[in-house]
Amino acid sequence: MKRNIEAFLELVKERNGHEPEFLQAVEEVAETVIPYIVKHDIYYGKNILLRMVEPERVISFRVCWVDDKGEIQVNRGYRIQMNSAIGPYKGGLRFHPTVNMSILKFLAFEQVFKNSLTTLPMGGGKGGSDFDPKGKSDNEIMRFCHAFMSELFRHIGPNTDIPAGDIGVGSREIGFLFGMYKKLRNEFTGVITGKGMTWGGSLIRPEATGYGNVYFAQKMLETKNDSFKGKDVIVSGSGNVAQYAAEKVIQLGGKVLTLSDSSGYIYDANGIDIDKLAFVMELKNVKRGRISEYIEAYPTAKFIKGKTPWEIKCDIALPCATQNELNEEDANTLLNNGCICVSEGANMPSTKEAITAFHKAKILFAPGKASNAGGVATSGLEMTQNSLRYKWTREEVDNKLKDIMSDIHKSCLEFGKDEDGYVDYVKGANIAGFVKVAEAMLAQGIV
Ligand SMILES: NC(=O)C1=CN([C@@H]2O[C@H](COP(=O)(O)OP(=O)(O)OC[C@H]3O[C@@H](n4cnc5c(N)ncnc54)[C@H](O)[C@@H]3O)[C@@H](O)[C@H]2O)C=CC1
Ligand SMILES: O=C(O)CCC(=O)C(=O)O
Repeated sequence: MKRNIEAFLELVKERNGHEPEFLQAVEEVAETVIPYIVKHDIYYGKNILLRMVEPERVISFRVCWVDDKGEIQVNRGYRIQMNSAIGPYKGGLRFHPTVNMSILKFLAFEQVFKNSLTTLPMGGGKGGSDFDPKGKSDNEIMRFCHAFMSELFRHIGPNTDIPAGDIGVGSREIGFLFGMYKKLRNEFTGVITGKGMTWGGSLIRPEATGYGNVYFAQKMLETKNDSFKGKDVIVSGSGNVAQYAAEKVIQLGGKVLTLSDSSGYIYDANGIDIDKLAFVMELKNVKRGRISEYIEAYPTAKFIKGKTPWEIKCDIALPCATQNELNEEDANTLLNNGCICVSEGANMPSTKEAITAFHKAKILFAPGKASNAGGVATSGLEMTQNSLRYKWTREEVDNKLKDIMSDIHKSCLEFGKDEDGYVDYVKGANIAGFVKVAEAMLAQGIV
């Protein structure tokens, strides 16, 4: 078995040696899925995983735009159309200076498994640009988004590829992107999700990734007859996912102690309540300021510069910022401090070594492709409402989201339970995600 995995990874490394994040994501999947393939004749010998690591299509393009000083700027735009076996490509767009092929391929690969887990018919894709929205005016953001869409529009469509937001792409950017798509195509369709509520968006989509992560953690805690009530919770990030994860934790009776951004983290020993969270939402979504400004409004809190929040004692940790933000040392600190549950809101925030430490300690650990799937699932629900030309209530969408997170949890139990009863959610999510895509690929032949 070990040789099968090594031989496969060698081949993937030969072709993608310069893409460390992509290799990391593939390795995690291969280690759990290859043993399953070897035991099941219908998948064995068909090179299904080898086909799945190769994007169906990679689009790379130039994005030229003019900044407020009248200077011409040039960025790179991408869309990775990874796998369309079970539905049109679906996945977010990331605008961040670190964006490159390795980052987008790892995200697109994860998205294939995640979307399969949602129970909805969506393939996987991801895209973005090395454009940095930080410090840009609204007009600059608009000009960049319009320039980006003036090329992307020919590669996407409501039945082909449906982008959405991710880091650096929120409701403002989605609006500008949609506006240019509509103008160029002269059609009003559900081609992008995360739209505004007055023009085709779904209620609960803004909240869905963060809420979904907490619903998933709730399901994990229930397996131990436990809950969020009275728990100390640390959250990283302070963007879309972190904000709504924090909100749901507060609603369920937990105490949120931290939030962070790339400059450091804030620690509020009294807990970040709904009013303080409203301050953070205004700070991040409207003023676009830094998390350190929190201590100006709440001076009893502390700002710890240049660090991540994992050193704070907690019961539950929710990494909601970015990839590889939690390493082995952080994992050991969390474990030594008595943490019982880690549920990933971000994509691949824990390193491989950190996950090994969580598994060794047999705590509850959920990988992002399962626990943060509520965002894309609700995007799927937005697509359904767009197709129906209809709008569900907040409660209807929230109940569907809860059901989907519960179904994903069940799938992880089905495929992830070890002989001693411990649930390896990484194995469960990878195999459950794989099976559905593999069946579709087998049915559709070698294409
Ligand atoms: N928005 C969505 O619906 C979904 C997002 N995700 C993932 O959740 C994570 C957060 O995304 P969003 O909240 O949407 O983005 P966002 O742009 O709203 O917020 C990103 C957050 O991460 C922080 N961050 C970014 N780079 C960082 C770094 N190098 N060090 C520390 N902090 C850093 C930012 O300061 C910010 O707080 C990402 O991994 C994204 O891929 C996953 C599923 C869906
Ligand atoms: O809502 C979507 O389509 C994309 C969400 C996303 O990018 C993700 O799940 O990582």
